Amino acid sequence: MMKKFILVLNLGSTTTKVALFRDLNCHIVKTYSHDKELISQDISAQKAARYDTVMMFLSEAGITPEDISIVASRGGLLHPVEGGTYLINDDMLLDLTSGKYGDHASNLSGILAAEFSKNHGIEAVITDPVVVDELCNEAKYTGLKNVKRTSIFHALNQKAAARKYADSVGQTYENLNLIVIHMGGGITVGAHHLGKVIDVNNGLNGDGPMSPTRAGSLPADGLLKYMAERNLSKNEMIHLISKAGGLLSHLNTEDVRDITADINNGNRHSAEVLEAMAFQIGKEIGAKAAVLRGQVDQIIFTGGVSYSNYVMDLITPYISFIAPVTIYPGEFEMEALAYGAYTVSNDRTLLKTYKAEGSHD
Ligand SMILES: Nc1ncnc2c1ncn2[C@@H]1O[C@H](COP(=O)(O)OP(=O)(O)OP(=O)(O)O)[C@@H](O)[C@H]1O
Ligand SMILES: CCCC(=O)O
Repeated sequence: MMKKFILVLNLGSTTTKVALFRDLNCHIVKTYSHDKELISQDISAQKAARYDTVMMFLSEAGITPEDISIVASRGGLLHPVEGGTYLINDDMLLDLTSGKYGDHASNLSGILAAEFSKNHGIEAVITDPVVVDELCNEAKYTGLKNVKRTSIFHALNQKAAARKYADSVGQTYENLNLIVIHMGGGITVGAHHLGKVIDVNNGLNGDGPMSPTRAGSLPADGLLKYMAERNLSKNEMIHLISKAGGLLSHLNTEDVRDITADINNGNRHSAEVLEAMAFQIGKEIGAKAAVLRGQVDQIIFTGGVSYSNYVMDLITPYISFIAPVTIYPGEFEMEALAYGAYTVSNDRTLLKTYKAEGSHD
């Protein structure tokens, strides 16, 4: 048993989740919700307050940095990498802080972990960042020569849910064909073929079903017309597509609980929008079943929206003919991050090294 704790950091757009694990056992976990004033600021402007939150958590838990052996953090937008656990090194920190590959709340996880690592001389790692890319070659193509599809998805939670299912049936993840759907603020639908996600929608950048906050796939002509008519900049369009789309755009709220309450009060428009989202999710699952050539062992739902029986009842009729369904509501990210750090602490050969694009050995 490890004498010290694994400190787990998982920063979302509105929350900071912090936990202490001893080996694979969670000792304490807390979620801090931040006020609108803080979360509306740039990532760099949020750093100090979020760091203070982590230090406050440790102090309240009666833990000093000397009690920590490794920091396990959620990874952010980097260049595409294979799944696994990576040391947070200078190349990674530079890519996270510069926002070279985009802004995502998970960037801040790695930035804070690096800060803690520097201040206290403790190693920091990330596991299965959102840019895990295991796409098959065909999945990378679009119909325009110089436009490629990229893999940005809930890799950490999708793989954790897939492994949890595999364990529950006495199988290994690498022996199964699964469709995993993470339904959170963003929605991603992955085709997991024998342990590799060979196709998945880019949940952040206008691909796949609409979600509580993301627009999902849009017709190119409609998008160009919308942008031209309103004279919108590229950054304004990115904001609309990745932060202010989906349920938020249609219904002015991203909260599925509020929306189902409205529906129960007779709001037909809200019902129609949720029905459309379920239709799009069902269609995406059908597409992934085709990618897996119909050989699907299980369909697994996870993420906050899968708590909603209302939404699940809308989706199920579209997909029940494909394979049996398992629902793991919520997320397993803290456990998965601790697992990654624990694994590389026990076997250093599994620790991967991130290199900036264009750099050589
Ligand atoms: N008990 C519940 N019933 C219905 N919907 C819920 C429930 N709990 C959360 N949700 C919905 O789940 C969504 C948020 O999911 P989740 O917390 O997984 O997202 P996130 O962590 O903010 O973003 P992401 O998972 O994309 O990183 C919201 O639309 C919220 O209303
Ligand atoms: C995790 C990447 C996709 C998203 O944030 O919606």
